[in-house]
Formats: sequence, structure tokens, C-alpha cells
Amino acid sequence: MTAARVGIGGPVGSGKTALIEAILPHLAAAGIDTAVITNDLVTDEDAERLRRGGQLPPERVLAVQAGACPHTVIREDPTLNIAAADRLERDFPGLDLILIESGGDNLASTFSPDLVDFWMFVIDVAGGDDIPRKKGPGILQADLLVVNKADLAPHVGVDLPLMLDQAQAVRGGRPVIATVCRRDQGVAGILDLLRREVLFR
Ligand SMILES: Nc1nc2c(ncn2[C@@H]2O[C@H](COP(=O)(O)OP(=O)(O)OP(=O)(O)O)[C@@H](O)[C@H]2O)c(=O)[nH]1
Repeated sequence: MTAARVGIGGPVGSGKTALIEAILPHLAAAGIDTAVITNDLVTDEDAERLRRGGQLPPERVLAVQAGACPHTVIREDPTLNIAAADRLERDFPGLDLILIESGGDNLASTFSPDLVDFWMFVIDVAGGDDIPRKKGPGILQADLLVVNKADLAPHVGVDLPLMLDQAQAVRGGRPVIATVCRRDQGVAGILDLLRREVLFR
């Protein structure tokens, strides 16, 4: 058995790391053995944040430094990420799930099918309710679209139900989940989907 590899992409600051922080306790409660790979440009910032958070033993968080456009190492040449995932599987036999967080990127970023079995794209309401209508490849092609920071909708003049409807329409009805990762809202729904579609348990 190999671990499921799940990508998490999306624009800078949309809440990719916050989503990982929010979902780790759900995964632990469900007995799903998890490790994480982070991708930053030239630092280990996100990995350090997750290690400090203490939700996983520090050795279960590996950092990949992209050094270039973030999508290069998750799409064009995912060698570094594949090597990191293989290493985690070797070091932790019985691993169920590897979450691979991309560096913050643009709406065109996608994951190579050589790297992941499933990937989600995280946008946030503060980026504007026109983002789904722009139909970037990330929004159209991701297995799951997460619309985070739903709590900010009233403050930034976004009609959240309309934004979700439009997201669903451009994605032909494929899954869209609204979250407030900071308050653990909507995150259980992401776990349910991963269990159904990827973990099969
Ligand atoms: N209001 C609100 N803020 C949030 C939520 N989720 C994340 N944030 C905040 O948004 C900011 C960015 O969150 P991160 O988790 O660092 O976002 P990221 O996508 O990992 O960022 P990069 O790795 O830099 O691309 C932080 O200040 C978070 O506290 C949310 O649901 N609601």
C-alpha cells in the first residue's frame, strides 16, 4: 500500500497552510497517518510554522525549496516533490496520506498527475467574487475548489452564495466547499470528501 498524495495549491495567502493546520486534528481523530510536504520559494517558512504548531512530529514535515515559479516543481518537473514523498513513505511505513502544499501561485497553477492522486485549489473571498468567473485552470481543473475566509464576505462586499453558485457553474457541478479555516468551519467536509474519493476509508 502506498500513501495517497494530495496537492493543495492556490494564490498567495489564500489559506493553504491554515487549511493544513485545521485538517490535521480531524485526520488524527480519524486515525489517518499523515505527513506534509511544503513548498516555499527560498525558505522553509511554512514547514517551520507547521513544525512549531506541534500537530505532527517535526520529522513528518518536509520542506522543498522551489527556487523558481512555484508551479514549476508541482507540474513541469515535480522530481523534488516526488523524492520527498518517497522519502516520507520509506521513513514512515504505513503512512496513509501525504499533503503537498504548493507555494502561493497564480490562477493557472495545476499539479502534475505524476505527483498527486487528487488536488485542491484554495481561493479566498477577499480575492474578489469575480475569481471563479475568470475560469483559471486551477479553478476549473482541481478535484476540489475551496473558497476560504468565508467570514470576510460581509466585510469585502462579497455575496458568498452567489460566488459559490458561480464557482459550481464554471466547474460543471464538481465539488466546491466554503471554509473558515481559522475557525475550523467547513474543514470536516473536506475530510469527508478525501475519505470518499482518495483514502477509501
Ligand atoms: N479571516 C480569515 N483569515 C484567514 C482564514 N484562513 C487563513 N487566514 C489568514 O490569512 C493569512 C494567510 O493564511 P496562510 O494560511 O498563511 O495562507 P497561505 O495560502 O498558506 O499563504 P502562502 O503560503 O504565503 O501562499 C493569515 O493571516 C491567516 O491567519 C480564514 O478562514 N479567515
